[in-house]
Amino acid sequence: MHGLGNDFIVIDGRETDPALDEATIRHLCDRRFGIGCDQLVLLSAPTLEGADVLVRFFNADGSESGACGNASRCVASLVGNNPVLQTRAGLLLTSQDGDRITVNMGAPRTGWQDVPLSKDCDTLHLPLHDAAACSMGNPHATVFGDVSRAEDLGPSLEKSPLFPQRANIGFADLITPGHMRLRVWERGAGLTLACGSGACAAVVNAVRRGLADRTCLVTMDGGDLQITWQENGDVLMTGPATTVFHGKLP
Ligand SMILES: N[C@H](CCC[C@H](N)C(=O)O)C(=O)O
Repeated sequence: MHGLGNDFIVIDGRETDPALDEATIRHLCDRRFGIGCDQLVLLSAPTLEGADVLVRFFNADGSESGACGNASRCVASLVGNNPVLQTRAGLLLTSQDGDRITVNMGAPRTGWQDVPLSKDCDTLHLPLHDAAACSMGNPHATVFGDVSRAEDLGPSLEKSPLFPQRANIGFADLITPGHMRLRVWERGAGLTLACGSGACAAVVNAVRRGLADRTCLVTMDGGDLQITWQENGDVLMTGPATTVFHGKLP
């Protein structure tokens, strides 16, 4: 499946509960020796009251993430009936209107220990390209200005010592307060065509900086997401989800 070209292997393990070690995940995600994807998504039976499915997200390098916005829309579409997703970031409510899926990604966390950072910093102005940082259940930093810098700055910033768990690095340019251009160098996956949690984090950081409206269209290389940071604190993300093919692992 994919969300605006951010692509996934989604394994429905609700009946079989396959044991996938890091090496297997890396192999499956490999675009030459495996199937190929940005992230692998594993579905299991839920363990929390009110949840319909437990969802875990793994980057192509095998690292696990607490959130993945584009994959969350894909899982909602695959499972159907507006499922509640149990993730490491919490219970995510979903809804579908035709081919548009909305995921409530929950509230951002903006404290330096929440991102997390390795030292006490103003998360609105990091001592690193003046980036702003927050967590959407996974760490994000947003650098405002030239989006073409993603390829050359992304790799070093992802692994900066300021981010003890590494970070996803968004490069954002506000076309208008209601329309953002964004490119994301993702932790554990590199430059992707779209990043859902990254779009949420970039809008939150831009609103905090007084640069964006609370409802903002985010245009990424793979397409557009509609993001709303609600007054109640939750961030809603709306966009498409596409199934490419169904397969069976040997
Ligand atoms: N690379 C991210 C996980 C995938 C996020 C992205 N694909 C999305 O749609 O949110 C991380 O390690 O936190």
